[in-house]
Amino acid sequence: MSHTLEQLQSLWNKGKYIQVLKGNNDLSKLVLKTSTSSCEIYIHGAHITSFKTNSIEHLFMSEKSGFQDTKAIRGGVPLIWPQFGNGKIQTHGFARNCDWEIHKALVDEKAQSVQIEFLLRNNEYSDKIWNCNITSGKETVNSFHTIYRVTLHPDFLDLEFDVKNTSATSDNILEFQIAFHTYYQISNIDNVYVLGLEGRDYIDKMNNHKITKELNQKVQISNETDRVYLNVVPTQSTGVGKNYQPLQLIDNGSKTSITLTYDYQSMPDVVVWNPWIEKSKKMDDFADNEYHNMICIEIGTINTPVKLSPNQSFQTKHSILPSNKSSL
Ligand SMILES: O=P(O)(O)OC[C@H]1O[C@H](O)[C@H](O)[C@@H](O)[C@@H]1O
Repeated sequence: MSHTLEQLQSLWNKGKYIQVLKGNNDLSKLVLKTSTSSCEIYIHGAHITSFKTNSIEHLFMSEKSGFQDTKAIRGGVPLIWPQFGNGKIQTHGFARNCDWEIHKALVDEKAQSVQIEFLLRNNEYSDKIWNCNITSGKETVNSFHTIYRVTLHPDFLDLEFDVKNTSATSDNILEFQIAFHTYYQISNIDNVYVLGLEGRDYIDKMNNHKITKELNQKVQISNETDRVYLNVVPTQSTGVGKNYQPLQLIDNGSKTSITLTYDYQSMPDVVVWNPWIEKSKKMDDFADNEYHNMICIEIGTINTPVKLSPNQSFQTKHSILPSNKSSL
């Protein structure tokens, strides 16, 4: 059941911490605030469109994003589920195109954190497009219960995603991929590099899906890039102290860095994407020059899909930490 803006406000507004507002194109959005950070999330796609700490925006949003309720929003954190890329259903699945239900809202004044929980169950729409072949050869609908939990802390953001196979048919296996398709705001693509990928194999979508080994300690982008790095478990780096090298985005222009932590047992893959010149021109919801100011670093389970038997659950977590704090 969808609610009016007024109904959502009376259900979920929580003083200075949580406000439901009318967003672009009249779509409803939640604004979360702590003393030093803020975050905006559209109910359409449970799509995060802004994450700021100390008034600095960390997410890129395209000025051409249409904010249509039939299409994914361009920028921020699209939630990719249950399919990554092309396949049996629409590109990148349907989670980013559905209106999610707000399930819970929590303000923890002691921890100074604000949390919103979204819920998506199988519905008329998903039943129509996403089915599973069971052993009898018949097709049956995929039944699921997913929770997407976004927690804003004063200096970082936690994203948690839980899925349960709620089918009553014993051989109905729920098979899916998942990714947090985050667009980071950067000073200029020439100023940034990614750490933590050295030595990893990646599927190079720009070169016939060839498996290639990453030889660079600093991964820089200077042409169209579309790669799925595999099994990105943090490794010990060489040098004094031998620290584990986390996945990090370094921006030498703005003199900022963002550390990305994640549960690599449930989400071992990392996508690095920048459309560069030609692809940008082909995207109608992305301006020609915007590739200079964004990079997508997407944490997910892509290469080996998750398979859940009825009643089984999957849980995963990803944190975005401007500067070098880790919550995992
Ligand atoms: O245009 P979208 O459906 O949002 O996809 C945008 C991009 O997402 C990912 O990063 C894929 O690896 C790319 O191949 C794709 O072009």
